[in-house]
Amino acid sequence: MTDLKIVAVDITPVALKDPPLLNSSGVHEPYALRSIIEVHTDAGIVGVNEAYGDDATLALLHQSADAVIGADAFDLNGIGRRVATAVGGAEASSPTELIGAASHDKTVAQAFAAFEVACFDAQGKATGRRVVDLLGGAVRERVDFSAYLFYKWAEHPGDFDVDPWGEALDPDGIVDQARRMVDKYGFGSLKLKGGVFAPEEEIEAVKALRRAFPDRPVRLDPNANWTVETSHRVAAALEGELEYLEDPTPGIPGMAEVAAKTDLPLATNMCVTSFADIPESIRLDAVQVILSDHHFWGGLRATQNLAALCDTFGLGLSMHSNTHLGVSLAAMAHIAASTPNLTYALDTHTPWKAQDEDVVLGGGLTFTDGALTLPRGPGLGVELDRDAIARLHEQYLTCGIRRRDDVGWMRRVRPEWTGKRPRF
Ligand SMILES: O=C([O-])[C@@H](O)[C@@H](O)[C@H](O)[C@@H](O)C(=O)[O-]
Ligand SMILES: [Mg+2]
Repeated sequence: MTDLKIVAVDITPVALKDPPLLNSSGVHEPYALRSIIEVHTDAGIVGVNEAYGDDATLALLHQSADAVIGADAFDLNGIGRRVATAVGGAEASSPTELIGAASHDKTVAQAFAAFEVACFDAQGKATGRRVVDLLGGAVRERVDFSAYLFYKWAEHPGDFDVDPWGEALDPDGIVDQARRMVDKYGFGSLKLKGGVFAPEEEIEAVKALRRAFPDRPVRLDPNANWTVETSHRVAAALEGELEYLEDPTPGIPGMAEVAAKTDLPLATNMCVTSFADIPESIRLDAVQVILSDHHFWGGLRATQNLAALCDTFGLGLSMHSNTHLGVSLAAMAHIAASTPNLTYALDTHTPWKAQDEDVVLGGGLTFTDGALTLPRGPGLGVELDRDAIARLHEQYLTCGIRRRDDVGWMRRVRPEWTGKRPRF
């Protein structure tokens, strides 16, 4: 038996153009930051992965990279110990407040995940097997994703490119956006990012979506921008209309108060974002669906552990997404394809990415009938496009953005903006 010894690690930050998507914090900046991780082995095999690309994440990844050199890419437990030691007592700031507060556990989980997925890719390339096979085998070959709808401006203030999606600031705009996304990708379910306008307007948008797409389940996610009282009111108005209501209000106790008075399942990627959050959430029956995310839950095996807990406690499992490239999309597809109870369509920001901006050869993976067919090749099944990485890295060097700051960008337009939640 031969080792697959890690001999070097490359971490390349990249910036991709991002449209002016609105959320409860503010507005997306004109560029979103990601990083590409390449784990080189003594066999000449290179495992790849994608992570957040803000300064805090990059520092964390560099700190951990030195520690994984010399490890066997098959020894994920050993790599986990090395990363935990390298991270020490550090607590990196969260790449965005929209995925909950930072914690030491999440910091270690985020650092480990970046290398774990790259090692799975290397293992797959070494054995000629797909990551899904290494995770226990595919329970599905096609993974459903949902249309991720955003209120948005037509363009970023200033001299930035106009994106092809145009403005969406009312129910008609949201329905038009949904129609274009469904026509183009065939998505079978719809998620509206709310918490932007008064709840009554967002209720109208959901109802308009339900009228326009009666067969498609709809989710609403105001990112904890409502008080408990407002959440009760909106939940009552949308009872029976939503597949789930995501993070109406901040915190596990608040979510529990909302859950106590509605039959709508409550989902979260804000208040239950690590294993440490699960006991209280179960005790208070605060959420009924957890949105997993391998980037901060600790990788692919940790996501399977989360899936087992959800199964045990009768919770649903879905999957969260921030702005990302094709490597993350492939990793999401592999974990979802290997997880029997990951049955909700996954979130993805893929449609918001400029068409020519991906680091995966061929411009990235895409959807047919709302689903992604698992790539066939070994590992994650994606090949990096060197020219694209160089271009997006150059964009990173010149864009001037080093951390995500939706609040700050909104302030350029509305100087009084604080992004403080809950606002309604
Ligand atoms: O991209 C956004 O604006 C989303 O709000 C994202 O940052 C959230 O983390 C996420 O998609 C969510 O479901 O809360
Ligand atoms: Mg959410």
